[in-house]
Amino acid sequence: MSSQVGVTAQESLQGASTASCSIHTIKELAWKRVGCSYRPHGTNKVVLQDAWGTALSGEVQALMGPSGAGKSTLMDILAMRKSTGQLTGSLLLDGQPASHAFIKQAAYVPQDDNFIPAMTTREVLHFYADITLPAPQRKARSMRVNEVLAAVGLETAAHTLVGGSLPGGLMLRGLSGGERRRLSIAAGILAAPAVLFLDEPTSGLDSFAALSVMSHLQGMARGSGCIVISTIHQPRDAIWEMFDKVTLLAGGRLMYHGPRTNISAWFASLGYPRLHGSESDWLLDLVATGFDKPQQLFGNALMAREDIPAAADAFLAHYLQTTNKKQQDTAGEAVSIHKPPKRSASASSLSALRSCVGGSGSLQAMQPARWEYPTSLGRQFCSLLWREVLAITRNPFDLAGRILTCTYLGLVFGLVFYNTPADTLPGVRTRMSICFVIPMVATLLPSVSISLYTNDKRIYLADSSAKLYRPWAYYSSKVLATSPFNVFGILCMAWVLYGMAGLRPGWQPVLKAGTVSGLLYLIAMQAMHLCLSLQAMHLSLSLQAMHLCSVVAPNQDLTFCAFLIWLVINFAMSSFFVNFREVATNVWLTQLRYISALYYSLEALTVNEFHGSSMSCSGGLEPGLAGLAESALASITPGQHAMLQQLTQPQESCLIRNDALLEYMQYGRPFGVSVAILGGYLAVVHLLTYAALVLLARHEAR
Ligand SMILES: Nc1ncnc2c1ncn2[C@@H]1O[C@H](COP(=O)(O)OP(=O)(O)OP(=O)(O)O)[C@@H](O)[C@H]1O
Repeated sequence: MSSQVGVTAQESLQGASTASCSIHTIKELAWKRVGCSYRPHGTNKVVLQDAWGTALSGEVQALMGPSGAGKSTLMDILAMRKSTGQLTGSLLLDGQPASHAFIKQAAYVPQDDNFIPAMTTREVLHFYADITLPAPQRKARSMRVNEVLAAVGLETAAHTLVGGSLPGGLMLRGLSGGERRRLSIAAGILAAPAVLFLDEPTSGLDSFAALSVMSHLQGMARGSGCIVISTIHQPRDAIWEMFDKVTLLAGGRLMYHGPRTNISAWFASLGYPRLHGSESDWLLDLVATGFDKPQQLFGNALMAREDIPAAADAFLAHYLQTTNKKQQDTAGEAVSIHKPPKRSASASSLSALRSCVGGSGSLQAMQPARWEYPTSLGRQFCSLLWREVLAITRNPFDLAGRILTCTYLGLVFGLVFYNTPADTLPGVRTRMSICFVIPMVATLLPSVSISLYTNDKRIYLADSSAKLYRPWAYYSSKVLATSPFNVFGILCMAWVLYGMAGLRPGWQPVLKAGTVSGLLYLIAMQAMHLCLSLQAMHLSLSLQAMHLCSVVAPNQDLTFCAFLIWLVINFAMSSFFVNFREVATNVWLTQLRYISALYYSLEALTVNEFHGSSMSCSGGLEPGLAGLAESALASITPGQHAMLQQLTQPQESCLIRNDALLEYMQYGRPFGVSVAILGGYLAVVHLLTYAALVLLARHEAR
């Protein structure tokens, strides 16, 4: 969620009269000459131009316009969340240039919520309260949660699950659409914002639920003096009448800003008299261009995009005249800004916002300040850890499914390799195969759960755009919460197979095999997360350039492509298929084995199984194998024949040193060293994933 919080503990937790909205009300929020343009491929694309307006304490305002009109752009600028594009204009709070402190007085409720379906309404609000309210006592934060629950009429649904699609696709029943929207609003007002921005608060709701949400918002604005600015599409009449003022945009131009009750009269004065039907529908029909508008249906309306500037210029002249403002009054306040430096998501956003609001109004090169989070890293970490653990443990199908899948794989392979003999040559070969199967499964398994993690990415991006917590708090809590469950699953597979196949007995080898399997699984899991982040950043564009992915849908498939590249290197360089000593050519290619986690794991497991042991060879070569060797050798010499005889009928004391096998395979690395390398590998993949996560948040800047 996206509440921006900056009130103190005392402020946020005062009496019930402050339940719904701001304690520090802003009497007037004004914006002047606000504009935004982009420079795609060297061109200049103006998406918002010369937007003016004011909002008074307690007002509810509608921001309307056809698709692409610039509504989200304007709202992002007003909410100080815009960090891309060239921004111009100024923002005033009670007549003073807004400082970056405003970002903490405003809340932004996005169209799509990102709640964990398995959490209850109260738990969701508690999470946001813990993470955003500076109040040190949990009891005080609980009181605030109760106030907000009452304010949005969700007291009776406090213990209802949010519901929705669980990671993995299962649907969980929970809050209704209207209740869910009210929960979004509740999370937005927890910190008592002075201004509440909402993106389509009624979208997807039936007309009754939409009315109920809007009447709550109106009640809050009137009761506490906070300003509510909301984008809206096709409001029903009862909702339309709740708006005090309307801002109408078309093609990035301001067509109207002022009292709702004057809007028809204004357009009539331009020669566009109101048609029958709902006023809001007519307004949208009036300014929407780009399609055929028969006169009998649309009356006198703006027909083409070229008609927009004249109507917008007429309104601007009228607005400046009636509000007694002159363009030149603001000449000093207009601030052209450059694309903010991308130091961090929060810093870049602040930079844009501060340049937009422009201090004294002169063109200044302002340094982005560090975003100050309202709560400590420790609190954020604990709250996120709690949310992660709830999300995992309340999705039993995912948890049980993962454990059952792992156990099933262990059982199937265990049956195939059941009771492998330890003292025959074929037995050695089979046990080497098992040493490959365990890490093979650990490497492949994460790919079946890619879809489970795409949801995580969405939640993280939404939270990070609201600057709710430090990326490090998210990352470390996520790793700590998920790792034990991941390791448990893979241990089920590895130990079931280990036991059924009858690999080297003793608690130490068993523990060592578990350590290698767990580490490798965590590495593979992390590699998959890394691919997911890289794909999200479109770093896999090189694949698209090669048209490799032109036949597959983007997103998950691209992640799989990237993960597959890593998998192929792991398998090809695992040393199971190729003995590197035997590869005379392409020696440089074999160096890739050093980035194969499977290579280190296979070596560690093989060493664990065979190092320091020996086996009896008194049984000799199987007769079939000896016969094959004899017939395969075209011209066998008497000496060779004698040797074969010895191999098929050796002495009773014949003993094979298993270390000779390890030497042949070039497995000379001690077990501890391999584990240390795997640990280092895991640390590197974690670092890369974390870096990708931070970059991803920047990449998704608004
Ligand atoms: N990064 C960008 N580069 C180029 N153009 C952009 C960029 N971001 C947005 N735009 C363009 O800006 C215009 C306004 O977009 P905006 O999202 O503000 O419209 P909107 O009125 O909110 O539309 P909708 O109702 O469909 O969400 C659109 O034409 C959009 O394509």
